[in-house]
Amino acid sequence: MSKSEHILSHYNPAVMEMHRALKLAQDTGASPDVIKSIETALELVDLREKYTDSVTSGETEVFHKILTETYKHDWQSLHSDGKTKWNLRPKMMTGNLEGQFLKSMVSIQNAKRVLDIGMFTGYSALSMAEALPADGELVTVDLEEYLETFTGSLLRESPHSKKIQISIGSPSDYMREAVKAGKTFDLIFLDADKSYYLEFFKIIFEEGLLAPRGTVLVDNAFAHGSGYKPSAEENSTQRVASAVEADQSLHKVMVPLRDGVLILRRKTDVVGEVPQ
Ligand SMILES: C[S@@+](CC[C@H](N)C(=O)[O-])C[C@H]1O[C@@H](n2cnc3c(N)ncnc32)[C@H](O)[C@@H]1O
Repeated sequence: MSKSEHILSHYNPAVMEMHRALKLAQDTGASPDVIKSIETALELVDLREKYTDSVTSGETEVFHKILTETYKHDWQSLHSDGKTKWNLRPKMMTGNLEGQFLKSMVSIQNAKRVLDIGMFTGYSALSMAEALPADGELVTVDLEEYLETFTGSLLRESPHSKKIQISIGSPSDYMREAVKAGKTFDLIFLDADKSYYLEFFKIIFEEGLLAPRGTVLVDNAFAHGSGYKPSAEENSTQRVASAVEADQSLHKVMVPLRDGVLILRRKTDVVGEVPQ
């Protein structure tokens, strides 16, 4: 599987809406100019994605294996047979663009210790581990016991796996134990169940899990549109966004990459000093 086959546009509800508009225009006999204009808009989205993909560095060989093995695995049956709690799907993988972004962030941060919450088949974990120094450490946490062996054997294909530790269980428990042991992380990537994020933020920012000058990255910050689409009831994505918005101690950047990546840092680490 090539890097571009793990496509990204399905994450954008505006693109889905454009596809619907095209079908509607065709079915209702709209003017050829209208149809052409919608087709051009969709082509531009596609071209932008291909361009982004072609300019971005490609992944190392082991990621092709992670992509291929993840796509050919029968996750549906595993779930139906009760072997996984979550209905895991290949589209959950971060993929090359986001993987390279994460790798850059680890490198820019000069991180030595990274925490990856939501391992799945290890794409984000390995992307970040590849940027760590030889004495660096990445802990990846997931609640699915099934993944310990499956992902463990995929990751061991890379020499960088020597820096990776897999922890199966509750991320909050892992985080609290780490705080108790005086362990901190320079970079924390959250890519799991959002209903726990407010609890994670408390441990990360208030209980001291995040190292001084550390960075938190929150994946799926758009939640396929449910973060910004008006809705009668506040969902977990909006609850996380409201809490983040209200927190004046944080510097925040919403990066519209794939399904949205929110960068959180302590404001005191970001705001520069005025020369005397
Ligand atoms: C979106 S996938 C992570 C994708 C991964 N970062 C990658 O790059 O392939 C979410 C993962 O989080 C795990 N998960 C969901 N809820 C969780 C929770 N409450 N605690 C720990 N892991 C959880 C799922 O088992 C799944 O593997």
